[in-house]
Amino acid sequence: MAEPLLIVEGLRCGYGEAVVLSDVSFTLGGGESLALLGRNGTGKTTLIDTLVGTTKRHAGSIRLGGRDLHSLPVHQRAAAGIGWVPQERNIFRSLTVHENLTAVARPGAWTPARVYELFPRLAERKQNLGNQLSGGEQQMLAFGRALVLNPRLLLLDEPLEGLAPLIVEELLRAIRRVAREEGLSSILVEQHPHMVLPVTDQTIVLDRGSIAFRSASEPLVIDPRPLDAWLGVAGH
Ligand SMILES: Nc1ncnc2c1ncn2[C@@H]1O[C@H](COP(=O)(O)OP(=O)(O)OP(=O)(O)O)[C@@H](O)[C@H]1O
Repeated sequence: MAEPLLIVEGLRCGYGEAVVLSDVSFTLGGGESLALLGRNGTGKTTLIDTLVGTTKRHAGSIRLGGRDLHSLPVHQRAAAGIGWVPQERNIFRSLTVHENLTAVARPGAWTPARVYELFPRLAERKQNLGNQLSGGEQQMLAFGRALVLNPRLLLLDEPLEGLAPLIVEELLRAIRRVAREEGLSSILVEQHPHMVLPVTDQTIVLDRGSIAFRSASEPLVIDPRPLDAWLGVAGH
């Protein structure tokens, strides 16, 4: 049987000497998407940042597409296929939308033209500067920038946070298309499970730096109660 696309084993990491995540292990198959849930401060961003390579790793391994990534610096992990949309939406604010996309594009299925098709709003604002965009448009652009890098694994850290309901719907449609229809393997960090369960295959919940719960996403769409203990009923 083929090896899963991503294999994370015994990961122990944090910032400086402070250990935030202890003994985190999971796998993700090619074309699968994962919802990474958990209350505030449980280590979701730390896990994403550890895959990207910006935290301190004390132990454990990260393997993507048969290649060990855990000892590589950030830029080599990106070249190996890690695409990242950080919480703070890293776009070039002084470049136009179009320049943002063309400056980083790498050969592959995702081109700036396909990003415009995914987000017609960005096509309309092609010549606007990054700093002239709304928060939602900036998130779309950050997402588009990660796509044109043509990653093997896309990491989205709370992409829906603080956005208006209509924009959230537009982004969820795009995430569904990219993750489910196009089969780009993705990890999606969220605090509200009802948003992301329907667009993911697997779910992991972090609590105090460990995986407290894991399940296929589909049964949780029908009955999210198993999540209550970790997220609280307010999460539904
Ligand atoms: N740069 C940092 N230096 C030291 N500690 C940090 C740093 N970033 C986060 N932490 C600590 O790591 C723990 C986990 O934080 P993390 O941001 O990973 O949680 P999270 O689940 O993503 O939370 P949120 O949903 O609020 O974004 C917290 O206790 C936090 O204080």
